[in-house]
Amino acid sequence: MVRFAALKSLYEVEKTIGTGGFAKVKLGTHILTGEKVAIKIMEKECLGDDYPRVRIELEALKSISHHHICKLYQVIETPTHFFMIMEYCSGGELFDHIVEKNKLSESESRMFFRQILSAVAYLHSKGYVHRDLKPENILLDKDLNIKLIDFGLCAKPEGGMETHLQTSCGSPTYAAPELIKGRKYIGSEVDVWSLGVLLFALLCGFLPFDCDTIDSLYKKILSGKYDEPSWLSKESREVIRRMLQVDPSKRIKVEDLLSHSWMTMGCYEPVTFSSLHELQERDEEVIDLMATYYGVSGKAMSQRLGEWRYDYDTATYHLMLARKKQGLPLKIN
Ligand SMILES: CN(C)C[C@H]1CC[C@H](N2C(=O)N(C)Cc3cnc4ccc(-c5cc(Cl)c(O)c(Cl)c5)nc4c32)CC1
Repeated sequence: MVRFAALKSLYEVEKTIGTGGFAKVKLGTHILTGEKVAIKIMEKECLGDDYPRVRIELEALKSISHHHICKLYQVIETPTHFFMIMEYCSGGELFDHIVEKNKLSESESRMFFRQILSAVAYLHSKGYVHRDLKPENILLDKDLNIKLIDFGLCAKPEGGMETHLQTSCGSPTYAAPELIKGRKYIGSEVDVWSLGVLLFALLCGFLPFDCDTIDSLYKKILSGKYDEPSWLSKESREVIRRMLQVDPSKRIKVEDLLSHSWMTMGCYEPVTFSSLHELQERDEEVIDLMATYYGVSGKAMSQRLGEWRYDYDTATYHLMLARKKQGLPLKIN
């Protein structure tokens, strides 16, 4: 049953897969390809002062495209609603994956953390900071690849990545000392702190700073003191310590994390962050199929897609590409 006229004949809307503050996320099916999508639905009148966050997230997701960041396919705006049609992550939240395994092995943590680091380094290379990095905002696809989500708090500092930000945001548990002090901070440095908290949670199965009152939590974070479990390897302790430095100027930089010995243990290469999507050539086979379906020339279809309007054609192209990558038959029905 389709309750939203704007989605009619484009998507089938199915069950709610989650709610987050001012948004509801529903499972959907892209009718032309039969592929599953996640549809983030926001009612404008309920947004209130969260309205700017929606614009920020939309603009960010439209200008980034990385294999470890949840892909935005289509944006539909009506007088009353925003609809964001995105890549469906059927593996659920990384958080649940850690909980059900109690904690991850060092090598599994390394596999996930390298992917998260790649997504964050890519984001920073595009001039964005996430500012709300936490396990709940890291989803898994069906192959257990990570997908970073929720860019409602991200920022694109005007004067570039070196300018200071001021807004205090994100969840305190993962927030850097300078951020909870309300001081001016460098976005990339607060993301590195959150990455340190994240890696600690992956390896230990619990949080470095976790108290029952906000005040004691703040004091603990500002002290930068946390208990290192005795079974944590020397290398793991060292790399976490480099990220959880209270003084941001002493904190390791993302570019140094990429080639840190903990990342490359097990003869891995340093983490790279170039996007497989951006390196990918336009897929002529998919374009030709779409051109035939719409009865236009391949050139005209390619022209149209090149404008990245985030309309139904953008969604159809990306979903057909996803099917092709899975070796599924390319069909448009
Ligand atoms: C706790 N948050 C504030 C909201 C929560 C809503 C459900 C969602 N989800 C889940 O929780 N599954 C367990 C299933 C699931 C599957 N695919 C998804 C694909 C995209 C998103 C998504 C959601 C939001 Cl609010 C975004 O801004 C973006 Cl960029 C992406 N959420 C998905 C999603 C995870 C987040």
